[in-house]
Amino acid sequence: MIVGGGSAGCVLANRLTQCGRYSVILLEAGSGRRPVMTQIPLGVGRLWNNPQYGWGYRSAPEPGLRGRQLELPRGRLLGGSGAINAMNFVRGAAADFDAWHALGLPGWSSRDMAASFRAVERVSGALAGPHRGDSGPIEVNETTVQDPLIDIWISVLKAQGHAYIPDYNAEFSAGVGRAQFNIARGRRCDPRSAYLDPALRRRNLTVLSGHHVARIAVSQGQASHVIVRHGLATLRIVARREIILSAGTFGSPHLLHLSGIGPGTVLKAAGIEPVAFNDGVGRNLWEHPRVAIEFRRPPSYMHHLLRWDRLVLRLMQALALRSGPVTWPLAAAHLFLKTSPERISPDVQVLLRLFDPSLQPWLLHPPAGDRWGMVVCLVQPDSRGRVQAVSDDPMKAPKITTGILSNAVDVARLIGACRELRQAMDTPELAQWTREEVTPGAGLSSEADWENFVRDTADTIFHPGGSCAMGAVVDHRLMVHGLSGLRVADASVMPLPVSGNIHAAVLAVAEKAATMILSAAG
Ligand SMILES: Cc1cc2nc3c(=O)[nH]c(=O)nc-3n(C[C@H](O)[C@H](O)[C@H](O)COP(=O)(O)OP(=O)(O)OC[C@H]3O[C@@H](n4cnc5c(N)ncnc54)[C@H](O)[C@@H]3O)c2cc1C
Repeated sequence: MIVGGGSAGCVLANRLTQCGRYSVILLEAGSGRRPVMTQIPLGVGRLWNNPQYGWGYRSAPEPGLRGRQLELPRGRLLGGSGAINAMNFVRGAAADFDAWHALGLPGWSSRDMAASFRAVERVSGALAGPHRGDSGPIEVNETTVQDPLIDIWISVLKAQGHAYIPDYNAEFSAGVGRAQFNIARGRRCDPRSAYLDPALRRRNLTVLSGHHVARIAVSQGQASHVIVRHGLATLRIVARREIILSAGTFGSPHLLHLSGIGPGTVLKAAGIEPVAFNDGVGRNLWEHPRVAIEFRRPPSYMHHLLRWDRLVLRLMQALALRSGPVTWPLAAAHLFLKTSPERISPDVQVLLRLFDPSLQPWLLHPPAGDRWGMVVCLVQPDSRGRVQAVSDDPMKAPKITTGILSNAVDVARLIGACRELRQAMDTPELAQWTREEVTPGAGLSSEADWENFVRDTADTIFHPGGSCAMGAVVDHRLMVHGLSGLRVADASVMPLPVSGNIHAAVLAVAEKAATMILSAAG
């Protein structure tokens, strides 16, 4: 039984039913529909805070952000967050997985993970090579966006000594490269379409959407069945062999708490009867903070595209011919930086954004201006947050504190990276693109100004992980400590951050989980 039909859940549902020897039931709280906006790359802008497709989480007041609260989008539909994300495909650094292995987790080194990444991906042409997968379900391609600024930005960085990385997913290191996306022939190539849909015909796979798992029942140390809300009905569904929890970084620890598995203090405060004490559940939440350095620019392709008549035409082109700017991703290039030379691998990722993300469709009155920006993300943060059930009511959202920038060292590293980038952009080649700095704003210079800017404007880049960490909550086979028949497999098990957009790593973790489960089953 798989709980949660998101990114990891879709991978597991496919792989565990492939050989035909095992039956799988997949339970998903959200909808089973596949709205057109989830299929067309430009649709992402309409998905993130849309209550139809999301959980609508909001953080608790954040201590590192002077009490500001953040929107925390999470997909609530088959395909999960992988159906609403921005499709950047970045594996991360070899050092990330070697650090997992060094925690005493056999089987999770970069060498071990390489096979799982290859199993996920399908690349061809210039990206093909011995390090990349050529026959996995997820097709990965380089950005198709056309804008003169992309080449100028890359060449300025190269001239300043940053290495050019032709494929950061084959060899990850500090440097700049063109961004890669899981977009195939103009459509989002996500876990739903690539893994789940092809498996739906199998008679050994049952998928129930609209089924919200309220609790996992454990008797004598064995997870046996789940209690499910489906409309007004409450159901009891028994797992014959094991339950795999893939409800995501917020959903999985919440469900463990609701099932009486977690720290005694949290369970007691929420009025939940304890079943198994496990102090790690909900702790160690990590997330990538980001801020943006932005400059005014002449209208970009997006400004042009968003005039309603053009948008309708281009949408028809995308639907009929799977081409044109509606099928382009939102980012164009990535720069990976180290904030100190001693670091083994980059701890900052910079995404080149070519347009103002707040632009809206228009008809007679074009938006006043446009801007380009560098989205600066700290991808190896030291700050940690937590997820806590606050009630025994499964429909009540957990308390989520991302903890971003609660560690002063993270603030200093983010400021350092922003300062370096701002200086790097002060060059004649970019003069006409950087005449007017919008954020943080030309007047800003002192350390205190920078700290105000970072703490007042930082947000997350929607990459939470670590809340059911391997080692603390589950073992290296992803089995929950002290219990039988209960595993967790999703972003929550990643004990330490991944140095980039984490979706590729989530898919690889799920591939690895499936391989382990099948080999243990014999
Ligand atoms: C807006 C956004 C943009 C992003 N952009 C990128 C990007 O460009 N590149 C990248 O690499 N990563 C990106 N990410 C992150 C990436 O998508 C996620 O890390 C990844 O999808 C997480 O996978 P998961 O399987 O852990 O969880 P999810 O995919 O969130 O799946 C969890 C599933 O469990 C279901 N569920 C939860 N609780 C229950 C319950 N009680 N009962 C039944 N079902 C339940 C949920 O509805 C959901 O379908 C983005 C994420 C978001 C939200």
